[in-house]
Amino acid sequence: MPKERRRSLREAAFSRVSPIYDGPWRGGVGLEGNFSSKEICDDQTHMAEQCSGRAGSDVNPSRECLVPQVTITSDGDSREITQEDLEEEVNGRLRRKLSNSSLSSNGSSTAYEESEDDILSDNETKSKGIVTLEHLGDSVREVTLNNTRWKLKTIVQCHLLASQPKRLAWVQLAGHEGNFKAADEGSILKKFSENEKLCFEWLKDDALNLFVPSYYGVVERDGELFLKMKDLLAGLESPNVMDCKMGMRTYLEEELVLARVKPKLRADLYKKMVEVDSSAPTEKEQKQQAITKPRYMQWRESVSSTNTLGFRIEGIKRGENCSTDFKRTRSREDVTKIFRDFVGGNKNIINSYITRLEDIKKALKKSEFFKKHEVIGSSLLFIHNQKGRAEVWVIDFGKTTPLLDGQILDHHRPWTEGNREDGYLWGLDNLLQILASLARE
Ligand SMILES: O=P(O)(O)O[C@H]1[C@H](O)[C@@H](OP(=O)(O)O)[C@H](OP(=O)(O)O)[C@@H](OP(=O)(O)O)[C@H]1O
Ligand SMILES: Nc1ncnc2c1ncn2[C@@H]1O[C@H](COP(=O)(O)OP(=O)(O)O)[C@@H](O)[C@H]1O
Repeated sequence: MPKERRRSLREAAFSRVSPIYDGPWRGGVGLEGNFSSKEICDDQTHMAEQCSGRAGSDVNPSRECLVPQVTITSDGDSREITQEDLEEEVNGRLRRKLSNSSLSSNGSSTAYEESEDDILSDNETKSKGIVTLEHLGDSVREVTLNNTRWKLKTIVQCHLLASQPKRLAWVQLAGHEGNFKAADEGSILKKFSENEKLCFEWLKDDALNLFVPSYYGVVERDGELFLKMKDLLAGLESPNVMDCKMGMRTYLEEELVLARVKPKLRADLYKKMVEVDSSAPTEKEQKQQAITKPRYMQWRESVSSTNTLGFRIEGIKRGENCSTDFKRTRSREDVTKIFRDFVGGNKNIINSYITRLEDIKKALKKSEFFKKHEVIGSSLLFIHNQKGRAEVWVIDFGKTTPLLDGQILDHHRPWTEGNREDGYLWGLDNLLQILASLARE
């Protein structure tokens, strides 16, 4: 959604004459482990207050411990886009819009440069959201809630429906706000990125394909392009979900180069840094009140388990509760504890996850795609339900970039600038060891 439109919707949502929120707030249940139920209750009360105070009187402020269920509606018909259409669009006026990712089609950073000011000025688009997709209904309203403790800025869209909407248990645990829309049942739309599209196309004939959400092509909705893919949560009642971002590095080498050649100071990233640790910025950074993106990304890697284990936990949904408060989860012990809580100590689920990860590892070792790509910012999405169904999927290829002709990675060696190693397999081995230790308990 264009920034201007998002802002005006937010303004409308916060104005007293704005539409009334009567969206799908739900009662929360207790949390274990890294989740603090008190914190979440406080947050939700705060959010409920915000909502009731600003968005109208239909909110039920008496319900405590409410979980904000962010709803994205299937708000229009989408049409399939052919390659021809796409070339026309890419070369035409939509080109700028297609640069949703910081990558251009060949994996270079031209789009980043083009959109630099845009990126720098809009930290709102980069915050994470927790999203429930709903189908049905055509009346869509938006309310913005700012949950200060979770550091989430979330756009809430809610229906005004006479009947109970059919709820799909969909949650966005990480990534960019507003990146997903509901599609036909069983599928979702993710904002178009040429880079990710090329990855999906390559993956179609690759050994890894079995572990990647099925890809259904490019579609257009309301003048915007999307990648249509399988909704991995479709048909699952109240699934538990965890997003683990893989690799020992989370930014592209070219971002580092760019920051050296043309350093861009970002106040939004400085703000995100001090929200986690006010003592993290150097004196100089404090004066500037801004940092570069690689500085932020490297700091994020060092305070989380990215540097120590080659992966980090980005977000978890357990029951009806979600948390993305794992930025400082760093040690093997802490990560193990969070996994233990996530599976509720269920050995069958742990063993299913181990089997699935071992299958993924075998597929990665066979995969031509994996050999020939630097895999940055990709996640493993863990999903299990009460019936013991447990799956892991490889998602997010927005920053996965092809290597130069003939170059291959082993994904295990340490990274030194220029070798483009990402540490994906090192992270996967650590993940497997952690799950194995839980299986032995
Ligand atoms: O997770 P937090 O601490 O919020 O930091 C985010 C993530 O690292 C994003 O990576 P990912 O998409 O892999 O989650 C990244 O997006 P990019 O994909 O654009 O690198 C954001 O960069 P900016 O979008 O530049 O702010 C950065 O601010
Ligand atoms: N195919 C899918 N099915 C279900 N959930 C998904 C799917 N793809 C992504 N998600 C959810 O959206 C979140 C962000 O996805 P991701 O592709 O990483 O977005 P971004 O490119 O904005 O970082 C994931 O953590 C997960 O919760």
